[in-house]
Amino acid sequence: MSTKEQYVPGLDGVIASETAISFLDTEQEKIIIRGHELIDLSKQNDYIDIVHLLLDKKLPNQEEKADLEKKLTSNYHIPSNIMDLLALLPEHTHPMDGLRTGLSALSGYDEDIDNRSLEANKSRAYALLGKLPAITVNSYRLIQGQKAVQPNQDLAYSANFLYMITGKKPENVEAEIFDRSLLLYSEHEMPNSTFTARVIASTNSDMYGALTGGVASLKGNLHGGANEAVMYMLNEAKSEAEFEELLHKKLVKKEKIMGFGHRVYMKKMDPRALVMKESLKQLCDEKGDHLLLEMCEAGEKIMKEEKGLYPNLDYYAAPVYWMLGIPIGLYTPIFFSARTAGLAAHVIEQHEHNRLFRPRVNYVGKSY
Ligand SMILES: CC(=O)SCCNC(=O)CCNC(=O)[C@H](O)C(C)(C)COP(=O)(O)OP(=O)(O)OC[C@H]1O[C@@H](n2cnc3c(N)ncnc32)[C@H](O)[C@@H]1OP(=O)(O)O
Ligand SMILES: O=C([O-])CC(=O)C(=O)O
Repeated sequence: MSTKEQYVPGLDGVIASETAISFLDTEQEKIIIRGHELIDLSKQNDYIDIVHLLLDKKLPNQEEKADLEKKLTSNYHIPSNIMDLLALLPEHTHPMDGLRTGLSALSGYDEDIDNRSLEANKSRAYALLGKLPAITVNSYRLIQGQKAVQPNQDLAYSANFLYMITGKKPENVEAEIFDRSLLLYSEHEMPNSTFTARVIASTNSDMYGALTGGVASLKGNLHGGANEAVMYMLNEAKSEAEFEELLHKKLVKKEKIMGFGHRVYMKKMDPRALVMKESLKQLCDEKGDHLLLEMCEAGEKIMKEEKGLYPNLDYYAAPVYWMLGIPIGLYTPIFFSARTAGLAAHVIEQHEHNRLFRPRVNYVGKSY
């Protein structure tokens, strides 16, 4: 067979890896994480449970869960040099680039960096999960010339993350919904960022490098950057009618509508989007303001009718984050912080069953 026949643009549908971590079963419309269904997990479990499932391959009992949460919270400290570095970044730096810089700089503090053992990689993953919320929030704050915030050890992991973002202790419902968003973002089989991280890890490179590449991948608006783009688009309109008009104009100009479509689900709703839509409704009911939900539903209807396209998770995560009072620039860094659990699991799996990624090309250059 010639290489030309094998070429699939964008590697659409190509199997890139064997994995025991997760699988999008499109026939049964299920997102499987280590044998469990993600949507069921989102109703019964929290983010810490999923971190345990991803890194320790099973859901935790109470003691294991408390132990894991302690491992993360005991890693909250960020070296002062890294905070100084973040404060030096120019003010137009995107928080994803601040996060990428801070994450990359952490590698120098790992004295055991050449150790690729399971134990060393897992303790690295716990350290990253502990530190990334503070790096995320503080890169945003320091770049803007604001004071750094310190984690609150008395709060649970996700509640502390939200507390550092908004500066106030979240209500239970807010903490629950934010935690649910982290859970839904935690792992999703082989998106571009996971592929990037695995490709980097396959050279025997370390977890910091693999995840730093993952941040760069996730920043793009065809991937994680879409959640921010959705919110900027929603904010362009002040009413349902204005939003409908905006979408129609964009469609006439053949613009892509952020938050719609998906390489794997393209003609079906991302099951995670449905859960986030329910959370948006819950928040709208709580706050007695249904405008964003009504706008999003109107957009969903137009995209289904005009393009046969359905929302992905980013479409409903954006208005949820807005209603939680989160600055737009933090939406994609939050997605990455949550995805750190999944990415770390993939780097560990790649290191354990490694073969270097090195594909070939179809040469279409000058004849020779
Ligand atoms: C959590 C996540 O990361 S989910 C993804 C978040 N990204 C987005 O929401 C960005 C908007 N969506 C998209 O750009 C795409 O749907 C992607 C990148 C997610 C998937 O893309 P691909 O599988 O490569 O499909 P591709 O971009 O080739 O689209 C196929 C067709 O559907 C159209 N299409 C796909 N998504 C959209 C969209 N959001 N708005 C309008 N048209 C779209 C394309 O224009 C194309 O039409 P054509 O065949 O007439 O040219
Ligand atoms: O699976 C993908 O390609 C993108 C996505 O939804 C995710 O990373 O959560």
